[in-house]
Amino acid sequence: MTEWNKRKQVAQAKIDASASDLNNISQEIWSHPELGYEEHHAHKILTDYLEKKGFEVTRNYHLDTAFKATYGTDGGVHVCVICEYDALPEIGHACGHNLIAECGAAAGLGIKAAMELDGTPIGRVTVLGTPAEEGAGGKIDLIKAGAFQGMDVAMMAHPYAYTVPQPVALSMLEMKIHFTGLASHASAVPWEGVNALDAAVMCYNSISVMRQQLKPEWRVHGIFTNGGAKPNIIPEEAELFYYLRAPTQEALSQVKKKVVGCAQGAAVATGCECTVKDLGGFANVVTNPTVISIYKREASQMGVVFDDNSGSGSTDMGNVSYVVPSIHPMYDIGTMAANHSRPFTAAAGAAAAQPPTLVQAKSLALTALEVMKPGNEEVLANIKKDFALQMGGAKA
Ligand SMILES: NCCCC[C@H](NC(=O)CCCN)C(=O)O
Repeated sequence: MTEWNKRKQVAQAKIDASASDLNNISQEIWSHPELGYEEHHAHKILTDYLEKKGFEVTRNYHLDTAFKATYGTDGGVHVCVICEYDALPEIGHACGHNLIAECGAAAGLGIKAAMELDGTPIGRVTVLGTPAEEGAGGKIDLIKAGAFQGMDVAMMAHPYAYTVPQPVALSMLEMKIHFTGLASHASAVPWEGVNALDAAVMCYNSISVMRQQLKPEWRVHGIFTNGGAKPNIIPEEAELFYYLRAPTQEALSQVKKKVVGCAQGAAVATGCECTVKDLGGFANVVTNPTVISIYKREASQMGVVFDDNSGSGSTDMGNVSYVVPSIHPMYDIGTMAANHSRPFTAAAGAAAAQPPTLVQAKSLALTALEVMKPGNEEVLANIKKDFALQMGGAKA
């Protein structure tokens, strides 16, 4: 057996030997769901654990509930494995971020064990704890703070109903559409009022009709966040909150133009004022072809079979993929339930999710070790070449 294959075995064995600890971490996070930027419990148990396992830990890293746990030396390849751990309001860990946290910590442990095999670490592994993927996107804050500087590759794996190495993750924009009308008594003198709720309903309906003309991969979905105060007051304020999505930033700006048109049309029709507030969003994920081909080979060798299905949500990992060569595979946790549903919450906490999560952690760890392997410098050069080519044609 080559020395490097021995290291790969050590990584896998370390993950297997830590299975019980890792399951406890996942269960602890799952049973204490915390919203984005408030993940204090998850932050504590992950940082305490990684510190105990010999990582140099920085708690509250640029954000209250972010962390950096790092091991190794500078000058070699620097691999980042990412943890997420925020939950959704009301439905808990319905996106399985407890498993993303487990998978990131597990991959980090495996990589570290392999690196320290003969006492001389080669390169660096960082487990990065990133808050609020379901919120404003903690990775975006961390990018702005320079947390990804000097990293060569970033990776994570996301629970799902299928196993997809390179899922579509769309560019996304959050938008608030606010209508202002004029209040009046809705029974005594309704003709004196200007109805902001009617404008919002017309806008909502126009967007729904417009959907027929959207490309299949484009998405527009929203809710009413204000529909007036009382039935006998003509609503003077109404508000819609929308997410707009498309595979690229260019396509997203076309979607935005159409939605703004619907809002302006509703304003004209009702005599309301309309303001459209762009709240920012996430970039699409740009998967690095060299890294994903290594990942696919390593995962296949462990018996992973890939599905044809592709998700089309969005993630702040997209923003990371514009600053560091990245992968964001998704994997089957033994359910057909949709993410963001109550059955998916149950699946993310079930024992059946454990084996596939550990297989993903091993696949990430072995992928990282292939990139770090002395003599494999051409691999890193190819990763960088891909990245430069991809970024030449893309804008975050
Ligand atoms: N600020 C809201 C962000 C919503 C992100 C959310 N992410 C996911 O569901 C994860 C899917 C991974 N691709 C979404 O609505 O897409």
